Amino acid sequence: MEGIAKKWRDLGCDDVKKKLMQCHKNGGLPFVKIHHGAEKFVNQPMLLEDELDVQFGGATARGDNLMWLDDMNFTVEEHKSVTEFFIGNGIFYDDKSTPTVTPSVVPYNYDIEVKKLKTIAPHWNSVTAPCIYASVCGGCKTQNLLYEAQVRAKEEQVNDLIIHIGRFSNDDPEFATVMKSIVPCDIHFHYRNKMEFSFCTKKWLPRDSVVGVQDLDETGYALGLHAPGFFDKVLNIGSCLLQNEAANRVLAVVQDCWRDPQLGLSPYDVHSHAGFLKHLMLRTGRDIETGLPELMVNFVTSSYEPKLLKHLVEKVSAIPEVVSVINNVNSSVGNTSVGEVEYILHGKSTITDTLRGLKFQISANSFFQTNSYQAEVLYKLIEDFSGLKGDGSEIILDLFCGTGTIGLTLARRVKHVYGYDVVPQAISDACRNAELNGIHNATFIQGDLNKIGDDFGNNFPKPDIVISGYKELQSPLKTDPNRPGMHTKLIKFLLKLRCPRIVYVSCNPATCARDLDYLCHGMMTPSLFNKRDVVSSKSKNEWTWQKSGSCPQGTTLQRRIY
Ligand SMILES: C[S@@+](CC[C@H](N)C(=O)[O-])C[C@H]1O[C@@H](n2cnc3c(N)ncnc32)[C@H](O)[C@@H]1O
Repeated sequence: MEGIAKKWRDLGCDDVKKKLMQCHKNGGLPFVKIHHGAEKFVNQPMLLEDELDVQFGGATARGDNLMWLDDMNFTVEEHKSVTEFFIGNGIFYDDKSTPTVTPSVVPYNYDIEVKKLKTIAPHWNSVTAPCIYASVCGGCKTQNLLYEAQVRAKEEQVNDLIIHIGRFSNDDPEFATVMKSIVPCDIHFHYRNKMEFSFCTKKWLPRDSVVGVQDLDETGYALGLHAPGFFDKVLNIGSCLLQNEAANRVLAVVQDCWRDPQLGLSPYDVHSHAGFLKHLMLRTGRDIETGLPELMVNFVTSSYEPKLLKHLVEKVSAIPEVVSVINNVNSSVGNTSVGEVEYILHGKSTITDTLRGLKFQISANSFFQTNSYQAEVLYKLIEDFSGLKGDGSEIILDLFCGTGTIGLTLARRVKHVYGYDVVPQAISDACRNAELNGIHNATFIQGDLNKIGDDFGNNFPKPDIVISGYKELQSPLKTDPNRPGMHTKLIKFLLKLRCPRIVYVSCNPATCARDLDYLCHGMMTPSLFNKRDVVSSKSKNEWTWQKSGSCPQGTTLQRRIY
């Protein structure tokens, strides 16, 4: 990787242009237009209008595409959907000829963003996307890629990040033995138990109209998912293949009436900050007794106006599966779905679900794995990786515990679980969930793990196993926006702790790889990697990592540089 960066840095502007034109002349691949980013390494945006041929080189963890400039062994990143970049010639995902993939995040900054002009030939792994919105919706990026190819791409991403950001060596014979294969998900659609749709004043009108969808509405308003790359444009959608049938019925009912002028409802405008309706969040759980789906409908609004919502509430609560209608009021200019105040407009304040034999109550804003089916698989892996003795002697520290699911599913086999999370609602859910399941050896504490002091660790005995399920917060509570991943204070705490086993569960392999670099090098060697496909079609990996072995006393952190 160093070589590639150097190659570009050493080239003058003219050389770069000459090289790119050379690529263009070679022909046979799709045209792309470089629109920005090139200046990062040539110091001036001299490539803005150039057209050149590229080969598709892979996908990043975010689902962005990596393009390969023919003959140059150089990858560029594209923030558009994979579906638009399938090309022929056997380069993409081909084991032998896949070029080096550039990580999309620090520390390498030699990506170019490109815009596709046309596709010459579809990739052999392309399939017809089952969802009619797939090619224009920002929700799913890889639906028209064969599932097995999606899985392979995710595996490549993780391996690549572990090597380049985590600074692990694939020359190390141990590396191949510790990297485990991805565990695919058997269910590819209707699996998502939480969807957040946005109301918007600016409907996204894709260049190509969506086949089979007739849009008769003239208000220009939309309720749906954001267009790829736009925070202020929303694709109006009638149903979503990721959520279940009952949730789609709720969406249809809301779509049917929210624009009615007689209701006086207006979508929130992210520019002028005027308007009322911000988001429609749908969460699905299961009735503990019957196992049937139960739904929470959460209207996120800019102010508290229950009269304005009355008609919508009546309509959605008539759907038998809807057991809870909530109103989160978020009066800030930020467009997140977490409100400062929450009101119950119908039914209960929580929904329930089951996981590894335990019952969980979930409130509107607390975290619960979005794929309940695959969460069972993940939690089984976490238990296996924890390597519990099972004699009830061990202490577990469950960092970023959310509603307490991981710690509680392990609690019966250990002495005590201590869980930390910053969201007060998550902590109260966790305490309630412990009670609901008759678990008395779990303590949940609210606190910001980005702001721990030197005394962190004084409140609990030295843990035998640390579970870390980190995800940066997308809410006003987000505390360290410039540094996603674990805070260095926490990493330092973990290094000092010298806990024999850490299970790091992450949905961001890039930040996880970086944290593993900090946590591992100079201390212990990783003993097992496992990647688990948790959200198929949404280009995300959830993967767990375990390290074991004892830490040599007095060892300080050293980073291996390759
Ligand atoms: C991906 S969720 C994982 C929850 C849980 N481990 C699970 O698997 O269900 C990440 C959690 O990290 C919490 N979180 C994010 N930033 C935090 C911080 N700075 N301090 C403490 N908790 C934080 C969020 O509230 C959220 O519950």
